[in-house]
Amino acid sequence: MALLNSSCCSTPPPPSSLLPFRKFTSNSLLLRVSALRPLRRHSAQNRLSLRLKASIAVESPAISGSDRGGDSPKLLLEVKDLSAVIAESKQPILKGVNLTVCEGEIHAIMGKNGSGKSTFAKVLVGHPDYEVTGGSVVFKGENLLEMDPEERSVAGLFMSFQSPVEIPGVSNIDFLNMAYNARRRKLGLPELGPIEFYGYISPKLDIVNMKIEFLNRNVNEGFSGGERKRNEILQLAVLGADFAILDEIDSGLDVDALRDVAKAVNGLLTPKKSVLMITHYLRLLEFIKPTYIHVMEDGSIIRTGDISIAKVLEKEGYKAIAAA
Ligand SMILES: Nc1ncnc2c1ncn2[C@@H]1O[C@H](COP(=O)(O)OP(=O)(O)OP(=O)(O)O)[C@@H](O)[C@H]1O
Repeated sequence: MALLNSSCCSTPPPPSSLLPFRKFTSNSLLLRVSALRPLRRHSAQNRLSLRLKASIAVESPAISGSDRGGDSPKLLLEVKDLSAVIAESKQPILKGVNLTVCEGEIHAIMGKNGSGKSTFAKVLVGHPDYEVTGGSVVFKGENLLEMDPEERSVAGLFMSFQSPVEIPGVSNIDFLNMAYNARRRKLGLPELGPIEFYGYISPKLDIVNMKIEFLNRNVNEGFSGGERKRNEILQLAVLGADFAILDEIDSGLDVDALRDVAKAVNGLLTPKKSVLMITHYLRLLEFIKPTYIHVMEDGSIIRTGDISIAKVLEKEGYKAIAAA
């Protein structure tokens, strides 16, 4: 098995200034329902007439950014010695996580239940349930820990949650239109009205193989597990992201749905975009081929290597990869 250290870029990382950590007092996730304004509805027929065709690139890039671009890969995210506690109880969960991600790389984190994988992902997006107690996170040369969750999102970070929430009374299309416009406002771009947005979102439905009817349904309300996962990837396709964190997008998916979701993720990848997947299963990694696999145990990354790690885990379990 090839074991590597978790540093992957040849370019030296920029110095990270360890500024005071900020406690997030509100969950100002980009998709703030309270900010919703009523958007005009359009008939399914109108929507269909606006529908554009998209070509879906499905190739899975199993190679690093450096292999694709020719130039040396650019550092995207650098996590050093990150520790975090549960905000309420002060229970330590992350205990010195180190991870370096370059543009175009696909990283996967595996690990036993309760080892801290989702917590790590949520700390990266600024979830208010956790308090960072040490270490640093630099994203595109900026101190990520100084940004509020919305700023992180605008900076290009996206997280698909393990259990996507329902938002009763808010249709998917209104929700996505609002979220997309919030992003555009932050970027100083004009907002898209419902018709323009419909033209923008329609081809993306093809990417995730979702029926148009899902746009008019309330966000995740009554969605099956697989439909929720597809909807998460639709959000990613709409909002775009330089760094997407996908927390167990494979859970609860049947084989065809897994293939669809993986195809959609692969279709969204470019040599500059990076992904961090959290998964328990080799099957996802056979569809979305990772550059690196990391194993997390008790709040830190104890091993980094290639796909062979996942194969060993599948065959022999975590005892084969226990911390030395
Ligand atoms: N908000 C919270 N309140 C209480 N305990 C929490 C909270 N968040 C995380 N934990 C605890 O922290 C530990 C790590 O949880 P986390 O969800 O990060 O694990 P995981 O590696 O993603 O697990 P799984 O593979 O089961 O999804 C668990 O023991 C969990 O119960």
